[in-house]
Amino acid sequence: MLLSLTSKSLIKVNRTRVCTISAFSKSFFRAFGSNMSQSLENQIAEKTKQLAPPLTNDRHKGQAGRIGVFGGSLEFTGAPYYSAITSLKVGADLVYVFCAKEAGLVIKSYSPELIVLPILDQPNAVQQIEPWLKRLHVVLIGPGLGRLPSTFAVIERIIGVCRNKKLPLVIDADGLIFVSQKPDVIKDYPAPIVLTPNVMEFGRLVGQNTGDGTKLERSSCFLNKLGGQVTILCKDHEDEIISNGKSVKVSGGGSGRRSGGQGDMLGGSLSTFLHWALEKQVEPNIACFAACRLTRDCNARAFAKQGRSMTAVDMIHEIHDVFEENFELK
Ligand SMILES: NC(=O)C1=CN([C@@H]2O[C@H](COP(=O)(O)OP(=O)(O)OC[C@H]3O[C@@H](n4cnc5c(N)ncnc54)[C@H](O)[C@@H]3O)[C@@H](O)[C@H]2O)[C@@H](O)CC1
Ligand SMILES: Nc1ncnc2c1ncn2[C@@H]1O[C@H](COP(=O)(O)OP(=O)(O)OP(=O)(O)O)[C@@H](O)[C@H]1O
Repeated sequence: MLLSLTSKSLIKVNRTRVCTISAFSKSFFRAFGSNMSQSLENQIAEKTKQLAPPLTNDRHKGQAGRIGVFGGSLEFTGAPYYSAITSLKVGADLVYVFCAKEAGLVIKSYSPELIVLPILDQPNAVQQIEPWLKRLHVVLIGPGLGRLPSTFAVIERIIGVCRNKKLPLVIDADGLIFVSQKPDVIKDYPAPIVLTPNVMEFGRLVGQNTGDGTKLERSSCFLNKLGGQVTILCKDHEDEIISNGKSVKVSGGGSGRRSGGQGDMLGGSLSTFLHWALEKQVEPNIACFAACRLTRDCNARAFAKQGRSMTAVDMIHEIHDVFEENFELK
């Protein structure tokens, strides 16, 4: 059974189609131990509203989030940009992009707001990056990273340093390819990790021969072997958030348009929401839910204006309004 969040959550996607912005499965409510007699929708919406820190003058730069994005290669400069700018526009104070040398100037030219360190493929990359890691609250690995063995070797060592520092991780795109090849790299990781596969990446991650069961069933063996605090956020026509043997579905919003970069936005927003959640000892699932909601609603709003010509940049322009609608305490 699916429930819509609020009457306010109905938006017009185009002249003929109206869709609910927020809908939740019963399993979601069970996962969060909700009392069925209460207004369940409001309870969950309130949890995501509690994530954002207050906008007061006594907070210093950096407190709202210092996020590291590991990605950006000769081929892919857009993906790390989409992630990083989304992380910043959702509300992180500082975002650092660690990329290959060829990608550095290109990403810098997209945005003066991002701190871009083109050192990922340089000699002594890990030694150069290590001092930066201690500033970070959350590390996002993968958007536009590429799949070179030399890059994966650096990422393996970076994850080792993050492990020692107990840094929360979000792993997406090419980062998931690496984890699929070497899952032990995140085994018994001492801090929360969120993996954000699309349909293809999910199959690679949990194994193509894990059957026709639900995503929850298909991922259980993989998650049991990993141990630690791993959440899988499966991106699809309905997103599904899997952790602790439970599953949460997020639907509504979205559109018929699947232009590249939407998943990168999700990874970037999740990194900021995850920092806020962990700071307040809120479960990572709530951060995942917020990131799905934000991405899907940005998609719906941008599509309503741009239709077929909508791209990720149009979605980025919608972040403020979607944030106001869903995540600000009124
Ligand atoms: N402007 C950019 O720089 C962009 C770079 N990107 C980067 O490009 C690299 C490769 O990413 P890809 O996503 O192409 O990864 P893959 O090379 O693994 O390709 C995924 C494939 O799965 C297919 N697929 C996705 N969802 C599906 C579904 N529901 N059913 C059936 N097939 C489905 C896609 O059509 C695609 O062919 C990553 O590093 C990524 O971050 C992308 O994020 C897009 C934007
Ligand atoms: N069929 C669909 N209908 C509506 N929304 C969808 C659909 N498929 C994916 N989404 C949403 O689009 C967002 C990105 O998912 P997608 O599968 O495009 O990720 P991706 O392939 O990693 O993206 P990227 O192009 O950034 O690499 C997610 O928030 C997801 O919920």
